[in-house]
Amino acid sequence: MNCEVLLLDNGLGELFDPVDFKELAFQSPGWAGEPRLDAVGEYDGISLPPWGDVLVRRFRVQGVGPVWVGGRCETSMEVAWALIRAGALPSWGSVVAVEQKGGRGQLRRPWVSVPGNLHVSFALEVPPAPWDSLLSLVAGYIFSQALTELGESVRIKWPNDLYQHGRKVGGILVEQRGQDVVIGMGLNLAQAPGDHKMRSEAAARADILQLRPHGRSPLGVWLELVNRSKNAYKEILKHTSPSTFLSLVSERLLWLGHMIYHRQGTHWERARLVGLHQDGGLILDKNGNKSVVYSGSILFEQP
Ligand SMILES: O=C(O)CCCC[C@@H]1SC[C@@H]2NC(=O)N[C@@H]21
Repeated sequence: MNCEVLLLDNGLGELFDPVDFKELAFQSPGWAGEPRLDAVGEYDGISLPPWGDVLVRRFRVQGVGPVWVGGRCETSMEVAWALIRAGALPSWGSVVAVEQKGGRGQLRRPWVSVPGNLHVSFALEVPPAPWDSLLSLVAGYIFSQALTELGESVRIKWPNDLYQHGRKVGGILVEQRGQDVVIGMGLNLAQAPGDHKMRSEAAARADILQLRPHGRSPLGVWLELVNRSKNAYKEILKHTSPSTFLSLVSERLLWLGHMIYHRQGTHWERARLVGLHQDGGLILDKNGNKSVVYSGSILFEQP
């Protein structure tokens, strides 16, 4: 499938800085491996209220688009929402930011966002019931599957953290406004926060994702993922029953059958992770009493 990559040459006002790819290749080893940066591309001006004439370099590549690529922003989530309002981000259209000053994670945590890691947000429409309430799980599943195809097995920590070899290598954030959804994903391709930082926030240990082959740029990785993930998404919604889908997720679910800690605010309790409820909640067993939780985080080590 052919798609358009739009490299921002003069930015989107205060929202999204332009990007000088030649300079970036020097600063960030991850971006230096991006072959598309050497191509001249086609210069074009797009009239996009409220930003006026937006100057871009266009490339046609294999993938799903359009993919807007810019330098620094507060968060790619807000860039995606603004492009949706401007009518410039259809379903599966995406925003790749080199760097985020205010990257946001789940539970209002910050998301450390440095050049070389992937920071992407893409648009979707709210899927029909019952998939609407399973969307967080669907997002985690399609990307864990696509990433596994590109490297070693990537598993899911409920609801959609991405883990490789027992460490967090990526996170997903789902935001909904009316009938529109923006899904953000961060992948540690070049750097991961150190243990001391992660332990104080979430007791999760982070690491850099291992991919085959190494050395692809964040944009290159996204173009590999978006095609696979869109196909998997369509397949699940059209041809898979919710119960089959939940069994597929369970096969990739971290710590299934193990004793874990469930933390809700400052309160935490120890329970066995038994499985997934039909509405996407997590079934926990505490001394023979089963309950379903829908929020909070789960930890393997004592908080
Ligand atoms: O806490 C988590 O695990 C979710 C992290 C989601 C981070 C991504 S990076 C791209 C997008 N922009 C953001 O500000 N957040 C998401």
